[in-house]
Amino acid sequence: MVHSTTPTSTDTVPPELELESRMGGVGTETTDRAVPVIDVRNWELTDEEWDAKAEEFWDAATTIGFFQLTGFGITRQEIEAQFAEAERFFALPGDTLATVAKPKGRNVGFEHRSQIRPSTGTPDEKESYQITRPLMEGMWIDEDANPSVAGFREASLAFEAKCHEVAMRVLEFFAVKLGFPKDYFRKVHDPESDLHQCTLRMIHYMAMDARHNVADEHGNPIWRAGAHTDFNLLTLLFQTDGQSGLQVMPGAEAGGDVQAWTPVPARTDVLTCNIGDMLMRWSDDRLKSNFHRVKAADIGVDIPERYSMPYFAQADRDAVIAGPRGKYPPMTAGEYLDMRIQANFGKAESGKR
Ligand SMILES: O=C(O)CCC(=O)C(=O)O
Ligand SMILES: [Fe+2]
Repeated sequence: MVHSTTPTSTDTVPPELELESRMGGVGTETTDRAVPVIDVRNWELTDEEWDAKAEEFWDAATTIGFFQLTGFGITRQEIEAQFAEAERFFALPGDTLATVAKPKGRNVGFEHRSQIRPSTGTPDEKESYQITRPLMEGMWIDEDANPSVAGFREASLAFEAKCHEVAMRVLEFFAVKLGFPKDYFRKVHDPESDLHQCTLRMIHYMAMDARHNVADEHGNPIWRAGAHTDFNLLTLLFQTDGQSGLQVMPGAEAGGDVQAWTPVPARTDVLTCNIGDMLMRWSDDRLKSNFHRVKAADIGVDIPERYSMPYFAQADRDAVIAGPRGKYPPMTAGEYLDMRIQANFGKAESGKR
């Protein structure tokens, strides 16, 4: 995938978007590619082991762009507890959820069937709630008035902090392999900064009954999440046992005629990770941000609900994205994000946080 060489222009369509708009078809499924599994042993690694892990991360990220972690330092109990928080949250009445509605152009708050992907042109069949630390004013549910979610804010922020630490540790491998200091990416993902942009998202894909689970006029299913790449540096995706649907496709093949998608079975104790567009640009396109989507199983059957939780590590708005080889002109993470949001979602969404 080629990135725009006119990064500050908001009138041109970035190649990522042009490609994404051709990704809406069903395609085929393949289990031929493997998503590598990397065990980081609770981060207790000798220097030699760390160097060997760095090679494993680099191999995965320069090829399929997806990898899975085990032993990453967040327990199954902690993950299940946060999924339970998410379930209680989405069970709140609609008018209560509307008190924390997502403002346009900001990755924060609650949205319901509102995210339209350029690949599909239809809203994703899901609802979500996003936490971005500096943007939370007025974005928390009143827990006194809604005791079913008592403790949600504290638990979610604690979980978010754990995700942040995992993401920063993974980014250390890429920093060193790219020739930067080990803490290079950590320094530009500062949770204390007003310009911090990392986001924890809880997603609820609603159940569908067979009568509503129908194909459109092109034979396409209703998409839970249409095909896309992520805008950020690194995504950590928590899934829950048996609630599958995620499929991935390496970018190099995405432009071809046959689009073959690889399912990533859902497991609570495995953390699925992918490279995003910002890290692809920051690595002069060596690390691959790849297409993925969430497909409800077959058309015409009842589909159970599904929960997932991605954590998006996204550099602070004032961080300057400049690859070591200088392939692209430097631009800030804020400018980059505005460009992508503008291209994907139109003028109304850009220029705001
Ligand atoms: O829910 C999932 O499995 C994937 C979600 C995703 O790709 C996203 O929110 O960017
Ligand atoms: Fe994604």
